[in-house]
Amino acid sequence: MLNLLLALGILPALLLLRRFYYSYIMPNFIERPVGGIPRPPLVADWIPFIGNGLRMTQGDGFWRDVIRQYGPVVRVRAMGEVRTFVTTPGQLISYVYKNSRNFSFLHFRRTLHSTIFGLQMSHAQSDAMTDKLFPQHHREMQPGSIADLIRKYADHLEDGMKRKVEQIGEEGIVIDLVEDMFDILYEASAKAFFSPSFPHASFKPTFMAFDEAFPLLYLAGLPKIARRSAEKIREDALRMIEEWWVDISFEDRKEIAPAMLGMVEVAEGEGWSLRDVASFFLQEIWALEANAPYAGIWTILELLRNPGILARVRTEITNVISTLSPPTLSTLLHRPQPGLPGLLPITNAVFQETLRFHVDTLSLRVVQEDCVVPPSLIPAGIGKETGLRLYRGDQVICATRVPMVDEEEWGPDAGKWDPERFMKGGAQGRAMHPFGGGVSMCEGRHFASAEILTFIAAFTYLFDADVLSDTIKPNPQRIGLGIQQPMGSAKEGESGSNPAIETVHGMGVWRMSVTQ
Ligand code: HEM
Repeated sequence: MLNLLLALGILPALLLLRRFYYSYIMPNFIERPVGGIPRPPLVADWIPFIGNGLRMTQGDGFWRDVIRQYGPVVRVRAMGEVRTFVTTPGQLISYVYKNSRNFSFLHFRRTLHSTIFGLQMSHAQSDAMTDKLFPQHHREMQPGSIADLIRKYADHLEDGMKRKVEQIGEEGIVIDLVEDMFDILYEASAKAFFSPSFPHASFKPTFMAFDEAFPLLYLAGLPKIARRSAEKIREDALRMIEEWWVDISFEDRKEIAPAMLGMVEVAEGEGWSLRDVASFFLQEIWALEANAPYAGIWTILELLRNPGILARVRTEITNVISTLSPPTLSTLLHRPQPGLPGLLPITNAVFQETLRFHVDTLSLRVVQEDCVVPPSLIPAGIGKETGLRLYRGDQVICATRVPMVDEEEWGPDAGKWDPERFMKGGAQGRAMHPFGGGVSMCEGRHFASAEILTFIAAFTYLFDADVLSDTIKPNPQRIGLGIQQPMGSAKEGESGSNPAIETVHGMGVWRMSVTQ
């Protein structure tokens, strides 16, 4: 008993001491400012190893508190690592993106291929990656190179939508919107990138499991035992890809997206293993399916929650189609990507607002030489007068969501989805980095824009949906990986006397009907 009481007393005392050490002794004495220029302040924490890892899952509120207390550049301990976070204003993030020589992404780009997707580490570190593989992928995803990919995607999207129209019939059906829409986007994009021979349907559960395991694989510092289950899921995914790839026909191989095929050819030219080839497929599938489908789904969800805006989008789509030759949805879906935003300004405003409101990205960089973040970029808090010192080897993270929901930047309604701001030109010059920036800027952004704009057009033109139950919100556990993922809770008793809801066990339930 005495031992228990001692333990109960000693533990809080140790935690208090720890907090005092990190919040006061370390920053003030051990890390005394060199030349009067301090390091970014360390955000206090209580829990060993985890640090602020749990508080960070509180979302936007965490960053608001931290900025108010410490300023816009801080060091945060989370899951065993201390990293420097750059938040508001947007110019601070641009400063990091623009100085790619001193804030390097290459270290992460190489190692993530290995720690997350399973490429052999020595290959990830080889010159073939920087000299051949990265540049060719970049080239093949540029607007001038993806017209054929978009055409294939539009064909498959049309097929998927047609099948949905038939399934809904004249009666209408009750569906889980997130699940149904994900399937359409996932299938159309996977077939466009990997040819219809890719076993997209049987791969989907493994993909979903891999995507869920992604944050564990990302945390390379975790003990091996904590990563084991995630590595097992990756193993399953790689094996399935290998089984498909060894038997692919010559014709189907020719149908693979050039950006993807280029990576395979580099691996084959270097004599790398089948496992390495599969790791590139896994990386591409994840890049393709972990973000864009959810951007499409959020946009539709927000439109259904805002019927006035949905009506404007529908009118725009119908009017534009009537000017095309032939005046069909198909013609619109096959329009070249660069022209789409200009052709569909309201639909594009809706998409941009979804990007602003639903993207949560953390861009990673490593400092190459000691440097000082200039005081002119630090509007408040520690470092406002002096600037802040960063050391070679420091890991810097651009928290791009923070300025995108900042009230000083976007006004008091920054926490609300409202595409009007993009229609009135109110977004001009405001901080927006939904696709990251600088050297790590999303290479799939041109394809993703076409994919999502055409999906919104097809959905709003073809379908109507009445909300029966909507508990969907962003999953707070998933931070920093791009588009927020939707989650919901089928609350006890929510179905009430509505038997339609009981038949569908999704996050949100809609009665869908066909408009055309
Ligand atoms: C709305 C959909 C999408 C969003 C919001 C998005 C967002 C992002 C972001 C924020 C990054 C940079 C991460 C960082 O700075 O560390 C990124 C990188 C990347 N994205 Fe996307 N992405 C989307 C769709 C796609 C699609 C459809 C592809 C197609 C394959 C793709 C391929 C890539 C690739 C290859 C990179 C890595 C670039 C590099 O390592 O330099 N993305 N994406």
